[in-house]
Order: sequence, then structure tokens, then C-alpha cells
Amino acid sequence: MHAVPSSVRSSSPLDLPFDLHPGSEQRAVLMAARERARRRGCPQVVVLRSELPPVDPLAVLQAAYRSDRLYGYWERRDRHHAIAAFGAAASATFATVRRFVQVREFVERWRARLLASEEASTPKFFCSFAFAAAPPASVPPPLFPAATVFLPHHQLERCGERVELTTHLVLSPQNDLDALWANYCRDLRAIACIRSEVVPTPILPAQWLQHRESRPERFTAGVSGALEAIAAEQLEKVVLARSLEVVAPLPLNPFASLDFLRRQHPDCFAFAVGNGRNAHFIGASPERLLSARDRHLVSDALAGSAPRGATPAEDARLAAALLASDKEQREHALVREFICLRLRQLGLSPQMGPLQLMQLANIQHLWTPVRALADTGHSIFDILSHLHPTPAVAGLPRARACDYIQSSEAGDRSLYAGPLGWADGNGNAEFVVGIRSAEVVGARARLCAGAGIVAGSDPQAELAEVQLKWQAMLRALGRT
Ligand SMILES: C=C(O[C@@H]1C=C(C(=O)O)C=C[C@H]1O)C(=O)O
Repeated sequence: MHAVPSSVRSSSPLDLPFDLHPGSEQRAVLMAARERARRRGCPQVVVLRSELPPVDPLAVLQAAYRSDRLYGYWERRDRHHAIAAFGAAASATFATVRRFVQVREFVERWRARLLASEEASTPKFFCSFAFAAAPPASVPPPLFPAATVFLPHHQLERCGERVELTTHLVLSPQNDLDALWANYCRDLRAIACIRSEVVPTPILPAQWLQHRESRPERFTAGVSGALEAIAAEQLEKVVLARSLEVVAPLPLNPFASLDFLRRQHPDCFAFAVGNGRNAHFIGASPERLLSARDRHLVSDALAGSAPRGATPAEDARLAAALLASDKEQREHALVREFICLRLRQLGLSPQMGPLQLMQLANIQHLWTPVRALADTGHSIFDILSHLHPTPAVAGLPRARACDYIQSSEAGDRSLYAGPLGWADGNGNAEFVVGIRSAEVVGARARLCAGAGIVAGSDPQAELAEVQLKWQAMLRALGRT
């Protein structure tokens, strides 16, 4: 391991980190990386870190956005934590059933090529997985591959007032070190100068947004068919989703929508992913598929839903009815038990937390956090592949539920309900389930939302639940 060049770290958050001319120390690290690249016959990565003034990572992402570059964004507003990752030092996409293994291998391969100091926390790899490993053959090629992973060129992480920029420079034997360094300095200066808020654009009146819903009868027929399959004991639960297309009179602004989402839903994970071809997937998800901190794992069992009430009394009545409902409890228990079972199959000892209510802005859910302690033999990606898709977004038995989803839903789910997040290859990770979300391309957005069907479900009530789940995103898209 080599030391991070000390002169690229600022002494005070208000200073620019600078001496921006590579001193002999930086030159030595860059040259060592280039030499190692020559010896090993593959590129090597130098990690540069720098503390910056307290900029807003979302404003920086918006300013730095280029339609031909991958990006990822994660924020938990109530935890004062945000990460913007943009540009790729290295990236790959996969479209096979081995996609989680392939992503793990990619992360291992690139981690072995990093030259970083001991003190440096390990770099984060950003990943997005579509709901299905292979979309149905009949649909047009997906905007987002079944799996995408990238080591960002720049990663800007804000924890409270502390902002750190991590840059990954890829070195090959033929690299011109002066040119590489000059580009790095140019980017660093530009990023440090962005002080603005996310640029807001006009709020579109609701009537300017055209809505094209997939036919409600298709959804209710799907629910009725699912209820028959449940009665015939072919299925226990299936989660059926509907899509809604929104067409605006001018290009939508996903960053302004995300800014609105993070402010309205500070208790959710606001996320955005760009595919490098001008398509965005944005949302505010309440559901962690997997969070790992120093091997302490948490997965949210989240299923069973009711609206929030307009008054405190109505809200309390709806919450009490949700907790007392046999149907909602069964729907929830299947998810909780599935997560525990899958973790046990990996040799872990999951502990269920108490059943709680998760009360969000316009909807409330039954929620059980499941915790476990992983040992070093467990890869985050193996755990993810065991958990995804849970019966909160697919059903049981899982394979049959997925077949039913594919035959009954109108289009491909793409990233909707897929795992999105980052892993550092060192046992730390944060992956959410990509729900309460929309795919945004130009002036169009496609929203998806689903509801869990079990014995006792009512097609009209499930239709209303899906419509309720669209609301947060619909409001955000108007902020464009
Ligand atoms: C499938 C969605 O949400 C999931 C389904 C829920 C339910 O059926 O009660 C609740 C929370 C989520 O796990 C969605 O928002 O699209």
C-alpha cells in the first residue's frame, strides 16, 4: 500500500486542498501505479482524497452531470448523510443469472488494483440491479441492464458538515502523468467552487402533466387471477405492480425532483441512478434490502400498508386497523419469515426486532427490522442474491410468483423493486429496494408501484393502494 499524497488533503475544511502541483510524493505514487500497471499488465488505481467546504452533493451532481456518464446518488436527510458518485473509473454491466457473482468478482478484481493509504476508508462501488435477471424477450431492450457496477471517478460524501471528495485515477503504462494530474486539479477546483443549491426550474401545474395509466382492469384481473391461484394453493402471495406514464410539456428535471423528494421524505433513502445514456431512475424508498456496518447486517421486512389519516384521530384509527388486520399481518409475516430463513440458510443467526409501524408522509407500513452478524466469509453480494427478491416485492413460492408477475404485468419492471446501493468490498454496504420510484427520460417518466396479494385481498383496495404509492413521486415530478 502507498500513502495518499498528503498535499491533496486540506488542513481546514475552508481551505482549498492545495498545493495543486504534484510534489515529489504525488509523482512517486502516480509513477509507482504506472509501473505496477506495466508489471501486472492491467490498469492500477490511485485513490486521492480531499476535504472540501460544505457543498451540497446533489447540487454538485447536477452541475457536473453529463448525459454520457454513469452516476449514483444516495441520501438519508434525517441522518445528514449524502453521497454523489459520478463518472466511472471502471464499470461493467451484466445480464445473466450470475449477475451478483459477476459484480462480486468485478469488485474483487478492482479492489486488488487500488493503491491507497492505510488510513483511507475503502472505496465504494456503486451498483444497480434490475428486478429480473433477464427481462422477457418480447419487451424492447431495457434502459438499465440487469446489473451495473462502477467504481466512481469522483465520489463526494457529506456527513453532517464534513465533505470529502474521493477521486479514483486509473493508470495504464502509457499514461501521461502531467495530463492526468492537470485534469484532476481542474475537476477539484470546479467541484470546490460549486456553492449553489440545486437549480430549481418552474413548478409545472398538475394539469400540464399528462398521465397514461396501464388499464386498471388489467391489474384487477391480475389480482383476481392471483386470488384463484392462492385458493388453488399454487401461490401463497404475489406482489403485482402497475405502471403510470407521465408526459410533460418540457424535459423533466430529475435533480429538482430528487431535491423535492429528499426534503419531503427525510426518513426515506432518496436515490438516483443514471445509465450514461440520459436515462435516470429516481425515488425515495423506505425499504432497506441490506445495510451492513462492520458486519452488522439489517434487512427491513416491510409489508402491509394503510393510508395516513387526515386528522390525528383518523390516523390513529387507520394505524390501529392496520396492526389488527389478520390479512396485513399474514402478508407481513411471510416477508419477515422469508428474510430470516434466507439468512439462516447462509449460516447466519437472524434476530427479529419488534413489529413496528413505519409512518411515512402519506402511507404507513408494518415493519420488522431483521438483524444478523455476518462473519468475514460472507460476501455482501451473496447475501443480496439470497434475499432478492423478497416477498415484499415478488411473492411465494418465489419462482412461481415471478412467473405470474411476468405473465400478468404489462411491461418489464426494469430497476423498479431491484436492489440499488453501494458496497465497499470490506463488509460495509447499503442497498435499498427501488420502490416509490420512476424512470425518467427527457419529458417522460414511468412510475411503477405494487401491492401484495394474499388470501383475503380485495382487487379494488389493492388498486387504491397502488395509486396511493404513486403520489409522492407524482408530486416530485411536477417540481421540474
Ligand atoms: C411493492 C411496493 O411496496 C411494497 C409492498 C407493500 C405492501 O404490499 O403492503 C409495502 C411495502 C413495500 O414492501 C411498492 O411500493 O411498489
